[in-house]
Amino acid sequence: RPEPLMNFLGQLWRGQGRVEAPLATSQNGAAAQADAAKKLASNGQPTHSAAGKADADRAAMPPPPPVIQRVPAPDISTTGPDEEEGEEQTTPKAAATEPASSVPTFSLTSDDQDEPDHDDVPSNPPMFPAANSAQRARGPVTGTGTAATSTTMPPPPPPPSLSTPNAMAPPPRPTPAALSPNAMPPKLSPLPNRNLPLPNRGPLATQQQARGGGGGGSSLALPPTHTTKPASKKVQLTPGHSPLDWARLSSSPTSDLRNLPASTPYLRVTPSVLRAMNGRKGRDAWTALGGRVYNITPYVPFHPGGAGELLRCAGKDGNKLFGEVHPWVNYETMLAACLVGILVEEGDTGASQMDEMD
Ligand code: HEM
Repeated sequence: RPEPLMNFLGQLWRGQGRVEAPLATSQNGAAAQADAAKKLASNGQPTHSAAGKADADRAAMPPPPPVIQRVPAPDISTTGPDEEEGEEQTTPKAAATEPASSVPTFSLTSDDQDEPDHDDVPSNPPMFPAANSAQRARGPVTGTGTAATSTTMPPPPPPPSLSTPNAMAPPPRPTPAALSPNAMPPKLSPLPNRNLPLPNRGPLATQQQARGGGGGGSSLALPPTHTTKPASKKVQLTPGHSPLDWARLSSSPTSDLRNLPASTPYLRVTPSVLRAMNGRKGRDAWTALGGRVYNITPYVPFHPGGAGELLRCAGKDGNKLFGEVHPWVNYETMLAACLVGILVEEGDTGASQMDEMD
């Protein structure tokens, strides 16, 4: 029905509706607006039109609250004073993407006077928190106001340094003893059965007294052992006089180690004759070992203990000295080619033979 609508529009156009209809934001009360709406409805205008319904809803709403004039917060952002000036900002906003006008410059020089102010700290959020916190920890190196930072910024998170367990550092390695299956076992007790309880042997002094007194008793302790090996008295043999050289020489059939006329039988050597063969005055050195007399003169340069030690037994019975030093040495085999004869009692016929030798 276009006619009533045209009338309504015509009223609006002529300004009549401004007064009567609640289209404008008049200062009338809600009751006047409601009356105007009723009047429009009585004129046959559709009450459910968009404009009319919006006006009715607006009229039913309470007046809007007054606009609160907010006081701008102190600007702690990094934006310069020329940026977004005049805009209302209620929350401090850090503009990391905007190049700050006062970017702090870090210098290692001690005379750096570029002390970053309060606004510089949040303007450069640390891209690398670890490095930044490390710089803050160093403090005087960069000349930054660390004190101001600590008062305005929350404490920095712990840097992912190597000391933290969550860092990239490898986990602590177990001890080699726990890893190695071939690890040496703990030193065991020298006792035969270490599971047995140790007997109560009393104080150490008492043990020593009992052991030294010969009474001994029932001590399970091991007997004292001579673990200290005496120093070797071997000498440096001259070339060609090794034990192997001696073995080769003594086993040779062409060697005459007795230093006696060829085909001389074994002699009967009396102690007096043995004493005469002491290796002095151009004589050979004889010694008696096990009742046999050996000419040890050819063996002197081959003796590992040296010539001096060997010649200590020259012209006499050498059993005592030999047995004190190396009773394990098989002299019978070593000196077989040096055998002169047998040691006999004094007054035996062998004396005459010695006289003949002289
Ligand atoms: C008479 C016959 C002797 C023979 C055949 C003989 C032979 C030997 C041999 C084979 C060794 C080497 C032993 C080894 O390597 O274990 C040796 C070492 C030695 N001998 Fe004789 N020896 C004789 C007499 C003597 C005598 C009478 C003395 C001393 C009084 C003596 C003093 C030594 C000494 C000090 C060593 C070095 C031991 C060492 O430090 O290892 N030897 N002798």
